Amino acid sequence: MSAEIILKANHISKNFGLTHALKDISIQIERGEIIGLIGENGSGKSTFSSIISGVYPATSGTLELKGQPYKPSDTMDAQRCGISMVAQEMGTLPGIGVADNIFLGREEKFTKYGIVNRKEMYQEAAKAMEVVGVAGINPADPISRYSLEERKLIEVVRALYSEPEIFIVDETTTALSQKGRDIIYKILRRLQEQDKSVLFISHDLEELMTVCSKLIILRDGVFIEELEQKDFEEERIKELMVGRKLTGDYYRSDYDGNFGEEVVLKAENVHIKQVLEGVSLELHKGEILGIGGLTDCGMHELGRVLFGIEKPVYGEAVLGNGEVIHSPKQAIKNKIGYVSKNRDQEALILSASIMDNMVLPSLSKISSAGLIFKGAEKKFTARQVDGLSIKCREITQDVKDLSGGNKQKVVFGKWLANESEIFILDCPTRGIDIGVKAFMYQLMYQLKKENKSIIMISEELPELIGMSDRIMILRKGRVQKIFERSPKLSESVIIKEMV
Ligand SMILES: Nc1ncnc2c1ncn2[C@@H]1O[C@H](COP(=O)(O)OP(=O)(O)OP(=O)(O)O)[C@@H](O)[C@H]1O
Repeated sequence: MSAEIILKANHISKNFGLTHALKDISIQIERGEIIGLIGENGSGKSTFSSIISGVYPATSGTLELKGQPYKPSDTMDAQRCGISMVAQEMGTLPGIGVADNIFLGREEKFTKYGIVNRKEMYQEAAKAMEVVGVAGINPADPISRYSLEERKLIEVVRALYSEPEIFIVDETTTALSQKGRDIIYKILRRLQEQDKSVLFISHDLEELMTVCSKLIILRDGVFIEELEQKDFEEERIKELMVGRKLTGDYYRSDYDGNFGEEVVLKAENVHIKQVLEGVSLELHKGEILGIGGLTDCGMHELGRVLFGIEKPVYGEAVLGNGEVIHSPKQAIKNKIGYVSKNRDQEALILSASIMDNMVLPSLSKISSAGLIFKGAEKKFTARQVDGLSIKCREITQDVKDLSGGNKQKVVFGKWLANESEIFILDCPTRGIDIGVKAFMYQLMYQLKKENKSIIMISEELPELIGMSDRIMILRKGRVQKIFERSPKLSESVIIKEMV
């Protein structure tokens, strides 16, 4: 006997103006299932999960929850009905505390005569975090005190607080370290044991194949296939996703690890309180230098120091010409591009268009005597949009309306367009589908061959091994080891140095 169908989506379509994000999607979710939703960037995964979690309604089609018509008016309504989501984009509110974020919209629970009982709220928040397995966060702290990863976990706590019957995790694990991912996997297993259901969105095929009991593949807003666990097969899934056989190497195939002698960027004895303790590095012309470690090893902060966003208490980042980097403006002037892990807050102006975002670092190139020519701007942007296959309606469209992976391409595009010589890439393939990932790797290799230099900070060991000339492993804020490129380099050898 098959399990009870908890949610049924019937012929769901969604249009955003002229964009047909979903076309006639019919899907059902049974109790106790962990369904992986997979598809290329812009295939409609977030749109579908947003509709069932009450972010916006479908243009047409109907939903049924436990056999009853279901039409959530907003996310709170969906939560009351038993569906909650951890969205792909950053969902905590800055400027308020951890507990306030967890109980956003539910403050009345702690309010009597108009006064919020904060003590009770903090106690309840601590309990909620403990249940989920999140440690080391003080509910009374401002949310800004915590890292992207910790804020993501706070979102997870918030979503689980309503004890949902369907829990949706949209592209969350890529923002997390292995420790954070393990927390999520544990939660998913527990929900399944409790006969709850999960809709899990990720671009990590290995992760999906391990975690999910079923996979649903979308392409260009259309339902393509539903696969049971016994039919999971990597090549077939990839083919279904992109609609063609993927050929060619994923990573670069050379192992000579060649790069120039000239040092283009240095970190000298960089200290950041409680984060980095005297880190030095040298990046050479034509080198891809991978930096890895556990998420709190200091690698993300090191990237920020090298781009001039964060000032070390001691030590400095220095260009090949001896100039000390003290601001992003100066870094950009010296042809450094930076892809932040925290895409939506640090790398993009969400309420501006693709074109405005793209031309920002390159304004001097497309202006003359202080005048910016619209035609030049358009041509300039169109070239990048085309080259990177950015899925958009028009280049004047706001960046906030793009799918996650396409936003990432805009970030990449703006630094390519600026003809950067040095790229500091912090988790550059976060949220990017396999087709685009392969393209990004090719692009990085091409940049290397053009004698550009790249620092790739990553939590994904396969991409560090696959792409780097050297890999620097940080541990507890110090350089633990530097590995040379080699076909013999294995993940297990590197992990030993990380922990
Ligand atoms: N608010 C919006 N306004 C206009 N277009 C939108 C909006 N939200 C999504 N879209 C468009 O709908 C399509 C589907 O986007 P969606 O975010 O659902 O894709 P996705 O499969 O989740 O992609 P990714 O893997 O990159 O996150 C894209 O073309 C996107 O640009």
